[in-house]
Amino acid sequence: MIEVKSLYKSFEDKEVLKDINSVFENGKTNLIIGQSGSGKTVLMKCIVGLFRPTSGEVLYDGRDLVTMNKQEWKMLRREMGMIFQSAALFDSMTVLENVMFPLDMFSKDSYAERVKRAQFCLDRVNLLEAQKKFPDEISGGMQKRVAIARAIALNPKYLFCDEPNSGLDPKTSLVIDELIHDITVEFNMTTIINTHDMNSVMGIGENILYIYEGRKEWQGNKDEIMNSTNERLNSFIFASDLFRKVKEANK
Ligand SMILES: Nc1ncnc2c1ncn2[C@@H]1O[C@H](COP(=O)(O)OP(=O)(O)OP(=O)(O)O)[C@@H](O)[C@H]1O
Repeated sequence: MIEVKSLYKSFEDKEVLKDINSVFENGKTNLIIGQSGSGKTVLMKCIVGLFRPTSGEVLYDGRDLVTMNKQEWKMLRREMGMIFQSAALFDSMTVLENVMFPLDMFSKDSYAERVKRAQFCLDRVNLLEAQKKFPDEISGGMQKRVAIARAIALNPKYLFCDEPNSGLDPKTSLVIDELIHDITVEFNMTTIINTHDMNSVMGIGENILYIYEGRKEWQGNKDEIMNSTNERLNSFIFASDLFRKVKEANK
């Protein structure tokens, strides 16, 4: 579980995050949504330690990231997996080598054990047959699956995904969403996803944090969104005709 308490973040005199309080539960897909510029990325960066909050706490199962010493931070870092907007694979490495990369960096296991672990992760995302290919020989959706396999290679407790569906068609996005959801449940990870994708919200939104102008405006799950009376949330979610019709149909 990750808990954010009274989190503020300013850049010089610009206050971007204002008193964010939120709990991101383990075994669940936790989504951060909001308009462009609302502060989602800054919040995610504060949570993963790329930005230091101006004030507040970021608790990883009770351990405050903000006040950790270097050794504690190094240990925590190994419990975190990340999936970036672009799959961010190394072009000159095969699929297998990409997944092995974090293991080569951080694991003390033998080479044979590292290969076995990487192959297990590739198998989990149904890509074992592509292990010898290079990233430019596989589709964007497959590259995302390799990125997921790499992110789970070190068996993380916490998984962070920044716009995991960016650049993917709706059908492939569904596959990626389901995969992230399923591995979250299977490995009981605390997964936080920064997304613009309303299909993801309606599909895997088990715990959704809606940020409006740097403040927490609403938190709930995908079913509660359907019945929410929060006007800002509704105008954001139901900006599209399709989702408005879905809501009407559910009344
Ligand atoms: N390093 C920085 N220095 C100064 N201001 C920043 C910095 N990073 C972000 N900001 C500002 O913080 C605000 C929130 O930005 P952020 O990137 O978090 O928005 P977002 O909700 O992720 O938007 P998008 O959906 O477009 O990615 C913006 O006004 C942005 O200009």
